[in-house]
Amino acid sequence: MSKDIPLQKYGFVKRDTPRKINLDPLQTGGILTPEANQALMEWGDGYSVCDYCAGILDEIKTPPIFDFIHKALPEFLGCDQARVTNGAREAKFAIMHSICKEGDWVVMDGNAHYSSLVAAERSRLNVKLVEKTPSPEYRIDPEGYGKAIEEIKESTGNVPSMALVTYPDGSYGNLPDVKAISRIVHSYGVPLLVNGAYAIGRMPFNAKDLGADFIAGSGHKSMASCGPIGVLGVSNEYAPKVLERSKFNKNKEIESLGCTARGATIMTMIASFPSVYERTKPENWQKEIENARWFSSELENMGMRQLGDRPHNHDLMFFETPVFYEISKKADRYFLYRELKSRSIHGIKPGLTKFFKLSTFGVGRENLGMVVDAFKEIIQKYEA
Ligand SMILES: Cc1ncc(COP(=O)(O)O)c(C=O)c1O
Repeated sequence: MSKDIPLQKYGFVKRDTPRKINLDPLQTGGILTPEANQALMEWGDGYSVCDYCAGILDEIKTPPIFDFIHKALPEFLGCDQARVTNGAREAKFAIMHSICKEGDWVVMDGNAHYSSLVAAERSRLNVKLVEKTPSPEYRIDPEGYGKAIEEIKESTGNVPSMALVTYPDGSYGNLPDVKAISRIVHSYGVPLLVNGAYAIGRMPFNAKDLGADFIAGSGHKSMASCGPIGVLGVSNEYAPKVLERSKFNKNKEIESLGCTARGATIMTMIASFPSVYERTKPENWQKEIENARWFSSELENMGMRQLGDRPHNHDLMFFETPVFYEISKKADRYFLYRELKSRSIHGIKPGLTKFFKLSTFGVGRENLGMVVDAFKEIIQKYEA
Protein backbone atom coordinates (compact mmCIF):
# COMPACT_ATOMS: atom_id res chain seq x y z
CA MET A 1 0.00 0.00 0.00
CA SER A 2 1.33 3.50 -0.85
CA LYS A 3 1.73 6.30 1.71
CA ASP A 4 -1.47 7.82 3.16
CA ILE A 5 -2.80 10.67 1.06
CA PRO A 6 -3.44 13.81 3.14
CA LEU A 7 -7.18 14.34 2.61
CA GLN A 8 -7.90 17.48 4.63
CA LYS A 9 -7.97 19.81 1.64
CA TYR A 10 -10.36 17.65 -0.37
CA GLY A 11 -14.08 17.07 0.03
CA PHE A 12 -16.52 19.96 -0.49
CA VAL A 13 -14.68 23.16 -1.39
CA LYS A 14 -16.46 26.49 -1.20
CA ARG A 15 -15.99 28.90 -4.10
CA ASP A 16 -14.94 32.08 -2.39
CA THR A 17 -14.78 34.51 -5.34
CA PRO A 18 -17.05 37.44 -4.50
CA ARG A 19 -19.05 37.79 -7.69
CA LYS A 20 -22.16 39.85 -7.15
CA ILE A 21 -21.18 41.41 -10.45
CA ASN A 22 -19.32 39.15 -12.86
CA LEU A 23 -17.59 40.58 -15.95
CA ASP A 24 -15.47 37.58 -16.85
CA PRO A 25 -15.91 36.87 -20.58
CA LEU A 26 -15.41 33.17 -19.90
CA GLN A 27 -18.20 33.15 -17.36
CA THR A 28 -21.01 35.62 -18.08
CA GLY A 29 -22.81 33.44 -20.63
CA GLY A 30 -22.30 30.26 -18.64
CA ILE A 31 -23.95 31.35 -15.40
CA LEU A 32 -26.63 28.79 -14.64
CA THR A 33 -30.31 29.66 -14.70
CA PRO A 34 -32.33 28.67 -11.59
CA GLU A 35 -33.69 25.74 -13.62
CA ALA A 36 -30.17 24.57 -14.47
CA ASN A 37 -29.14 24.84 -10.82
CA GLN A 38 -32.02 22.55 -9.96
CA ALA A 39 -31.09 20.17 -12.79
CA LEU A 40 -27.53 20.02 -11.48
CA MET A 41 -28.72 18.59 -8.19
CA GLU A 42 -31.30 16.30 -9.80
CA TRP A 43 -29.00 14.83 -12.49
CA GLY A 44 -25.59 15.18 -10.86
CA ASP A 45 -24.99 11.43 -10.59
CA GLY A 46 -22.55 10.34 -13.28
CA TYR A 47 -24.57 8.44 -15.86
CA SER A 48 -27.94 9.69 -14.58
CA VAL A 49 -29.44 10.26 -18.04
CA CYS A 50 -28.89 6.65 -18.99
CA ASP A 51 -31.80 5.17 -17.00
CA TYR A 52 -33.61 4.53 -20.28
CA CYS A 53 -30.72 4.44 -22.76
CA ALA A 54 -30.82 1.83 -25.49
CA GLY A 55 -27.23 2.48 -26.48
CA ILE A 56 -27.30 5.84 -28.26
CA LEU A 57 -27.07 8.94 -26.09
CA ASP A 58 -28.77 11.29 -28.52
CA GLU A 59 -31.68 8.90 -28.92
CA ILE A 60 -32.65 8.85 -25.24
CA LYS A 61 -36.35 9.75 -25.18
CA THR A 62 -36.68 10.16 -21.38
CA PRO A 63 -35.37 12.69 -20.41
CA PRO A 64 -36.09 14.40 -23.78
CA ILE A 65 -32.54 14.29 -25.14
CA PHE A 66 -33.67 12.96 -28.53
CA ASP A 67 -36.11 15.82 -29.07
CA PHE A 68 -33.54 18.34 -27.87
CA ILE A 69 -30.71 17.14 -30.10
CA HIS A 70 -32.69 16.15 -33.17
CA LYS A 71 -35.45 18.75 -33.18
CA ALA A 72 -34.80 21.78 -30.96
CA LEU A 73 -31.05 22.18 -31.50
CA PRO A 74 -30.97 22.00 -35.33
CA GLU A 75 -33.82 24.50 -35.43
CA PHE A 76 -32.07 26.78 -32.93
CA LEU A 77 -28.71 26.57 -34.72
CA GLY A 78 -30.09 26.71 -38.25
CA CYS A 79 -28.28 23.54 -39.31
CA ASP A 80 -29.38 20.15 -40.65
CA GLN A 81 -27.92 17.94 -37.90
CA ALA A 82 -26.70 18.66 -34.40
CA ARG A 83 -24.92 16.85 -31.61
CA VAL A 84 -23.69 17.72 -28.16
CA THR A 85 -19.97 17.46 -27.53
CA ASN A 86 -17.80 18.04 -24.48
CA GLY A 87 -17.01 21.58 -25.59
CA ALA A 88 -16.51 23.81 -28.62
CA ARG A 89 -12.98 22.47 -29.02
CA GLU A 90 -14.20 18.87 -29.14
CA ALA A 91 -16.70 19.88 -31.84
CA LYS A 92 -13.94 21.53 -33.88
CA PHE A 93 -11.64 18.55 -33.45
CA ALA A 94 -14.38 16.09 -34.46
CA ILE A 95 -15.13 18.13 -37.58
CA MET A 96 -11.51 18.59 -38.65
CA HIS A 97 -10.57 15.02 -37.85
CA SER A 98 -13.41 13.56 -39.89
CA ILE A 99 -13.26 15.92 -42.87
CA CYS A 100 -9.54 16.57 -43.36
CA LYS A 101 -6.70 14.15 -43.99
CA GLU A 102 -3.35 14.25 -42.22
CA GLY A 103 -1.13 16.88 -43.85
CA ASP A 104 -4.01 18.90 -45.32
CA TRP A 105 -4.22 22.64 -44.85
CA VAL A 106 -6.82 24.61 -42.96
CA VAL A 107 -7.17 28.39 -43.21
CA MET A 108 -8.16 30.32 -40.06
CA ASP A 109 -8.63 33.94 -39.10
CA GLY A 110 -5.74 35.62 -37.33
CA ASN A 111 -7.96 36.02 -34.25
CA ALA A 112 -8.58 32.27 -33.99
CA HIS A 113 -8.71 30.81 -30.47
CA TYR A 114 -5.90 28.50 -29.39
CA SER A 115 -8.39 25.65 -29.18
CA SER A 116 -8.95 25.89 -32.95
CA LEU A 117 -5.21 25.65 -33.49
CA VAL A 118 -4.72 22.67 -31.20
CA ALA A 119 -7.73 20.94 -32.75
CA ALA A 120 -5.95 21.29 -36.10
CA GLU A 121 -2.64 20.12 -34.64
CA ARG A 122 -4.27 17.09 -33.05
CA SER A 123 -5.75 16.31 -36.47
CA ARG A 124 -2.21 16.62 -37.93
CA LEU A 125 -3.14 19.55 -40.17
CA ASN A 126 -1.19 22.54 -41.40
CA VAL A 127 -2.60 25.94 -40.51
CA LYS A 128 -2.46 29.18 -42.43
CA LEU A 129 -3.71 32.27 -40.65
CA VAL A 130 -5.47 35.15 -42.39
CA GLU A 131 -3.81 38.26 -41.05
CA LYS A 132 -5.81 40.68 -38.97
CA THR A 133 -5.56 44.43 -39.55
CA PRO A 134 -3.29 46.28 -37.09
CA SER A 135 -4.38 47.90 -33.79
CA PRO A 136 -6.85 49.34 -32.92
CA GLU A 137 -9.26 47.42 -35.16
CA TYR A 138 -7.90 43.88 -35.48
CA ARG A 139 -10.40 43.22 -38.26
CA ILE A 140 -10.46 40.17 -40.53
CA ASP A 141 -10.74 41.08 -44.19
CA PRO A 142 -12.79 38.39 -45.98
CA GLU A 143 -10.56 38.83 -49.04
CA GLY A 144 -7.71 37.48 -46.90
CA TYR A 145 -9.30 34.02 -47.16
CA GLY A 146 -9.12 34.12 -50.96
CA LYS A 147 -5.48 35.20 -50.78
CA ALA A 148 -4.60 32.45 -48.28
CA ILE A 149 -6.34 29.80 -50.39
CA GLU A 150 -4.50 30.99 -53.51
CA GLU A 151 -1.17 30.79 -51.69
CA ILE A 152 -1.82 27.27 -50.46
CA LYS A 153 -2.94 26.24 -53.94
CA GLU A 154 0.20 27.66 -55.43
CA SER A 155 2.56 25.95 -52.99
CA THR A 156 0.82 22.56 -52.68
CA GLY A 157 -1.26 22.27 -55.83
CA ASN A 158 -4.42 21.79 -53.75
CA VAL A 159 -6.90 24.01 -51.99
CA PRO A 160 -7.14 23.68 -48.19
CA SER A 161 -9.62 21.14 -46.95
CA MET A 162 -11.33 23.55 -44.59
CA ALA A 163 -11.63 27.20 -43.58
CA LEU A 164 -12.50 28.36 -40.07
CA VAL A 165 -13.69 31.70 -38.82
CA THR A 166 -14.10 32.81 -35.21
CA TYR A 167 -17.40 34.62 -34.74
CA PRO A 168 -16.80 36.64 -32.66
CA ASP A 169 -13.20 36.24 -31.56
CA GLY A 170 -12.39 35.85 -27.88
CA SER A 171 -10.03 38.82 -27.60
CA TYR A 172 -11.80 41.81 -29.14
CA GLY A 173 -15.35 40.57 -29.64
CA ASN A 174 -15.16 41.40 -33.35
CA LEU A 175 -17.80 39.93 -35.63
CA PRO A 176 -16.27 39.25 -39.04
CA ASP A 177 -18.36 39.21 -42.21
CA VAL A 178 -18.98 35.45 -42.25
CA LYS A 179 -21.33 35.58 -45.24
CA ALA A 180 -18.63 37.20 -47.37
CA ILE A 181 -16.04 34.70 -46.12
CA SER A 182 -18.40 31.85 -46.90
CA ARG A 183 -18.95 33.10 -50.47
CA ILE A 184 -15.21 33.34 -51.04
CA VAL A 185 -14.20 29.96 -49.60
CA HIS A 186 -17.13 28.21 -51.30
CA SER A 187 -16.06 29.66 -54.64
CA TYR A 188 -12.95 27.45 -54.21
CA GLY A 189 -15.02 24.47 -53.02
CA VAL A 190 -13.67 24.84 -49.47
CA PRO A 191 -16.17 24.17 -46.64
CA LEU A 192 -16.48 26.62 -43.75
CA LEU A 193 -16.48 25.95 -40.00
CA VAL A 194 -17.81 28.79 -37.85
CA ASN A 195 -16.55 28.82 -34.28
CA GLY A 196 -19.50 30.41 -32.50
CA ALA A 197 -18.34 29.78 -28.93
CA TYR A 198 -19.15 33.40 -28.03
CA ALA A 199 -22.21 33.66 -30.28
CA ILE A 200 -24.37 30.56 -29.91
CA GLY A 201 -26.58 31.05 -26.86
CA ARG A 202 -25.91 34.78 -26.58
CA MET A 203 -27.07 36.28 -29.87
CA PRO A 204 -29.11 35.41 -32.95
CA PHE A 205 -27.22 32.75 -34.89
CA ASN A 206 -28.18 30.70 -37.93
CA ALA A 207 -25.65 28.43 -39.63
CA LYS A 208 -27.45 28.41 -42.98
CA ASP A 209 -27.89 32.19 -43.06
CA LEU A 210 -24.18 32.59 -42.35
CA GLY A 211 -23.24 30.06 -45.03
CA ALA A 212 -21.58 27.68 -42.55
CA ASP A 213 -21.12 24.00 -43.34
CA PHE A 214 -20.12 23.27 -39.75
CA ILE A 215 -20.54 25.11 -36.48
CA ALA A 216 -19.15 24.75 -32.99
CA GLY A 217 -20.61 26.27 -29.84
CA SER A 218 -19.81 26.16 -26.15
CA GLY A 219 -22.45 25.32 -23.54
CA HIS A 220 -20.40 26.35 -20.51
CA LYS A 221 -19.40 29.58 -22.19
CA SER A 222 -22.61 30.79 -23.77
CA MET A 223 -25.54 28.46 -23.09
CA ALA A 224 -25.94 28.72 -19.31
CA SER A 225 -24.77 25.13 -18.85
CA CYS A 226 -22.39 23.51 -16.41
CA GLY A 227 -19.39 22.30 -18.34
CA PRO A 228 -17.95 20.64 -20.09
CA ILE A 229 -20.44 20.73 -22.93
CA GLY A 230 -20.59 22.09 -26.45
CA VAL A 231 -22.66 21.82 -29.58
CA LEU A 232 -21.76 20.72 -33.08
CA GLY A 233 -23.79 21.51 -36.18
CA VAL A 234 -23.28 20.07 -39.64
CA SER A 235 -25.03 20.22 -43.00
CA ASN A 236 -26.53 17.09 -44.54
CA GLU A 237 -23.78 17.19 -47.15
CA TYR A 238 -21.04 16.59 -44.57
CA ALA A 239 -23.02 14.75 -41.88
CA PRO A 240 -22.22 11.22 -43.12
CA LYS A 241 -18.51 11.84 -42.53
CA VAL A 242 -18.73 13.79 -39.28
CA LEU A 243 -21.34 11.47 -37.76
CA GLU A 244 -20.02 8.20 -39.18
CA ARG A 245 -20.73 5.17 -37.01
CA SER A 246 -18.25 2.57 -35.82
CA LYS A 247 -17.94 -0.63 -37.84
CA PHE A 248 -17.50 -2.51 -34.55
CA ASN A 249 -20.55 -1.07 -32.83
CA LYS A 250 -23.26 0.31 -35.08
CA ASN A 251 -24.73 2.37 -32.23
CA LYS A 252 -21.64 4.47 -31.66
CA GLU A 253 -20.44 7.50 -33.59
CA ILE A 254 -16.68 7.46 -34.03
CA GLU A 255 -15.85 11.14 -33.58
CA SER A 256 -17.79 11.37 -30.34
CA LEU A 257 -16.08 8.21 -29.06
CA GLY A 258 -19.54 6.74 -28.69
CA CYS A 259 -21.03 9.14 -26.14
CA THR A 260 -20.39 12.77 -25.27
CA ALA A 261 -22.00 15.10 -22.73
CA ARG A 262 -24.06 13.10 -20.32
CA GLY A 263 -25.45 13.46 -16.82
CA ALA A 264 -25.57 16.96 -15.37
CA THR A 265 -23.98 18.71 -18.36
CA ILE A 266 -26.68 17.91 -20.92
CA MET A 267 -29.46 18.29 -18.36
CA THR A 268 -28.34 21.79 -17.39
CA MET A 269 -28.22 22.73 -21.08
CA ILE A 270 -31.76 21.43 -21.53
CA ALA A 271 -32.91 23.17 -18.33
CA SER A 272 -31.54 26.53 -19.50
CA PHE A 273 -32.69 26.15 -23.08
CA PRO A 274 -35.98 28.09 -22.79
CA SER A 275 -34.12 31.06 -21.24
CA VAL A 276 -31.26 30.78 -23.71
CA TYR A 277 -33.74 30.69 -26.59
CA GLU A 278 -35.41 33.81 -25.24
CA ARG A 279 -32.21 35.76 -24.65
CA THR A 280 -30.99 35.20 -28.19
CA LYS A 281 -34.05 36.85 -29.73
CA PRO A 282 -32.98 39.91 -31.75
CA GLU A 283 -34.78 42.37 -29.46
CA ASN A 284 -33.04 40.98 -26.36
CA TRP A 285 -29.64 40.84 -28.00
CA GLN A 286 -30.14 44.44 -29.12
CA LYS A 287 -30.44 45.45 -25.45
CA GLU A 288 -27.16 43.68 -24.72
CA ILE A 289 -25.46 45.59 -27.53
CA GLU A 290 -26.87 48.88 -26.25
CA ASN A 291 -25.58 48.09 -22.75
CA ALA A 292 -22.14 47.22 -24.13
CA ARG A 293 -21.96 50.43 -26.15
CA TRP A 294 -23.14 52.54 -23.23
CA PHE A 295 -20.57 50.94 -20.93
CA SER A 296 -17.84 51.42 -23.50
CA SER A 297 -18.63 55.12 -23.90
CA GLU A 298 -18.61 55.60 -20.10
CA LEU A 299 -15.15 54.04 -19.89
CA GLU A 300 -13.91 56.13 -22.79
CA ASN A 301 -15.10 59.25 -20.95
CA MET A 302 -12.68 58.22 -18.18
CA GLY A 303 -9.73 58.05 -20.59
CA MET A 304 -9.85 54.40 -21.61
CA ARG A 305 -10.05 53.19 -25.20
CA GLN A 306 -12.08 50.33 -26.59
CA LEU A 307 -10.28 48.45 -29.36
CA GLY A 308 -11.86 46.27 -32.05
CA ASP A 309 -15.11 46.92 -33.93
CA ARG A 310 -16.58 50.38 -33.42
CA PRO A 311 -19.42 50.83 -32.81
CA HIS A 312 -19.17 47.53 -31.01
CA ASN A 313 -21.59 44.71 -31.78
CA HIS A 314 -20.88 42.26 -28.97
CA ASP A 315 -20.67 42.15 -25.17
CA LEU A 316 -17.02 41.07 -25.17
CA MET A 317 -14.79 44.14 -25.28
CA PHE A 318 -11.11 44.90 -25.01
CA PHE A 319 -9.96 48.15 -23.40
CA GLU A 320 -6.68 49.96 -23.28
CA THR A 321 -6.60 51.52 -19.83
CA PRO A 322 -3.64 53.95 -19.43
CA VAL A 323 -5.36 55.63 -16.51
CA PHE A 324 -5.09 52.43 -14.43
CA TYR A 325 -1.61 51.68 -15.70
CA GLU A 326 -0.35 55.06 -14.47
CA ILE A 327 -1.85 54.39 -11.04
CA SER A 328 -0.24 50.94 -10.92
CA LYS A 329 3.18 52.58 -11.19
CA LYS A 330 2.49 54.43 -7.93
CA ALA A 331 0.47 51.70 -6.22
CA ASP A 332 1.11 48.13 -7.40
CA ARG A 333 -0.21 46.05 -10.25
CA TYR A 334 -2.87 44.34 -8.12
CA PHE A 335 -4.56 47.51 -6.86
CA LEU A 336 -7.38 47.33 -9.41
CA TYR A 337 -8.12 43.70 -8.68
CA ARG A 338 -8.19 44.40 -4.93
CA GLU A 339 -10.43 47.42 -5.28
CA LEU A 340 -12.91 45.58 -7.50
CA LYS A 341 -12.87 42.51 -5.30
CA SER A 342 -13.73 44.61 -2.26
CA ARG A 343 -16.81 45.77 -4.22
CA SER A 344 -17.70 42.20 -5.19
CA ILE A 345 -16.90 42.86 -8.86
CA HIS A 346 -15.23 39.87 -10.48
CA GLY A 347 -13.81 39.17 -13.91
CA ILE A 348 -10.86 41.42 -14.67
CA LYS A 349 -7.74 39.30 -14.38
CA PRO A 350 -5.58 39.98 -11.31
CA GLY A 351 -2.54 42.10 -12.18
CA LEU A 352 -3.91 43.57 -15.41
CA THR A 353 -3.98 47.36 -15.51
CA LYS A 354 -2.65 48.36 -18.94
CA PHE A 355 -5.44 46.65 -20.82
CA PHE A 356 -8.10 44.10 -20.10
CA LYS A 357 -11.09 42.44 -21.65
CA LEU A 358 -14.47 42.03 -20.08
CA SER A 359 -18.01 41.07 -20.93
CA THR A 360 -21.19 42.95 -20.14
CA PHE A 361 -23.45 40.02 -21.07
CA GLY A 362 -26.45 39.68 -18.78
CA VAL A 363 -24.97 42.12 -16.26
CA GLY A 364 -27.73 44.69 -16.79
CA ARG A 365 -27.60 48.47 -16.90
CA GLU A 366 -27.91 48.93 -13.15
CA ASN A 367 -24.95 46.72 -12.30
CA LEU A 368 -22.94 48.14 -15.18
CA GLY A 369 -23.62 51.57 -13.68
CA MET A 370 -22.17 50.29 -10.40
CA VAL A 371 -19.03 49.16 -12.23
CA VAL A 372 -18.71 52.57 -13.89
CA ASP A 373 -19.11 54.27 -10.49
CA ALA A 374 -16.53 51.91 -8.99
CA PHE A 375 -14.00 52.80 -11.70
CA LYS A 376 -14.63 56.52 -11.08
CA GLU A 377 -14.18 56.12 -7.33
CA ILE A 378 -10.97 54.13 -7.76
CA ILE A 379 -9.49 56.70 -10.13
CA GLN A 380 -10.41 59.55 -7.77
CA LYS A 381 -9.00 57.72 -4.76
CA TYR A 382 -5.60 57.10 -6.33
CA GLU A 383 -5.30 60.34 -8.23
CA ALA A 384 -6.09 62.43 -5.16
C1 LIG B 1 -13.32 31.95 -29.18
C2 LIG B 1 -13.30 30.67 -28.39
N1 LIG B 1 -13.55 29.52 -28.98
C3 LIG B 1 -13.54 28.34 -28.31
C4 LIG B 1 -13.26 28.30 -26.98
C5 LIG B 1 -13.23 26.97 -26.30
O1 LIG B 1 -14.49 26.62 -25.84
P1 LIG B 1 -14.68 25.24 -25.06
O2 LIG B 1 -14.20 25.47 -23.67
O3 LIG B 1 -16.16 24.98 -25.11
O4 LIG B 1 -13.90 24.21 -25.78
C6 LIG B 1 -13.00 29.47 -26.32
C7 LIG B 1 -12.69 29.42 -24.88
O5 LIG B 1 -12.15 30.35 -24.27
C8 LIG B 1 -13.01 30.70 -27.04
O6 LIG B 1 -12.74 31.86 -26.43
